[in-house]
Amino acid sequence: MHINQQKDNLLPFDGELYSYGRIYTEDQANTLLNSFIQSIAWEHDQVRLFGKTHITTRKVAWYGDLGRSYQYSGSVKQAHAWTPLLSEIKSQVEEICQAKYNACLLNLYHDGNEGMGWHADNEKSIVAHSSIASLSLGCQRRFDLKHTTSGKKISIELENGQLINMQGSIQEHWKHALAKSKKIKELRINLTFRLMI
Ligand SMILES: O=C(O)CCC(=O)C(=O)O
Ligand SMILES: [Fe+2]
Repeated sequence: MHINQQKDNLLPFDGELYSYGRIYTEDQANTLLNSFIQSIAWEHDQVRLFGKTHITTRKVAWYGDLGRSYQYSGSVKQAHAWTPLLSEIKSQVEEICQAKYNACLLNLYHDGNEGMGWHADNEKSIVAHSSIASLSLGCQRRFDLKHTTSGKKISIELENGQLINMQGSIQEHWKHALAKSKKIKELRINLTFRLMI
């Protein structure tokens, strides 16, 4: 594991966003990607928008401490127990971000036709201002942030093996999205480690 100790806040105001760069080599990241593709209990997500339930083409899975369920996007999700591999990655991410997590949401984007719309991870079930660590595996994708009142925008490219950390008041003042792109034909997996109430 390689850790870039760069700890500059990438946000100009109203919250914190850190990038630790690529914490795994290309080979390590590809190995992780392949084992997660095969071993995670992927399912299509259900998202409630304006009172209607939509089934996403993007796939998701929740893992966490046993016996937990989470309110997310208008429905209740039951967490699977940590796998040994996920548990190991969680410990490494905790060490790097100097934070504790009890849940992980995994997202699988088959290609650039799948993304995630503007949102903030500000649900009541998430401990306010806690760290949300996001690990990217696979194809590089653009991550956008938009300040809710000023409209200021920031974009960062998330590379294979890259770790970022959102914390502090970011979720109150900024929304984020994973941009779609017709040009992208490859798969990406994202893991967000969270601290739930
Ligand atoms: O895939 C990503 O990088 C973003 C995921 C995300 O924002 C989320 O799971 O809440
Ligand atoms: Fe998010």
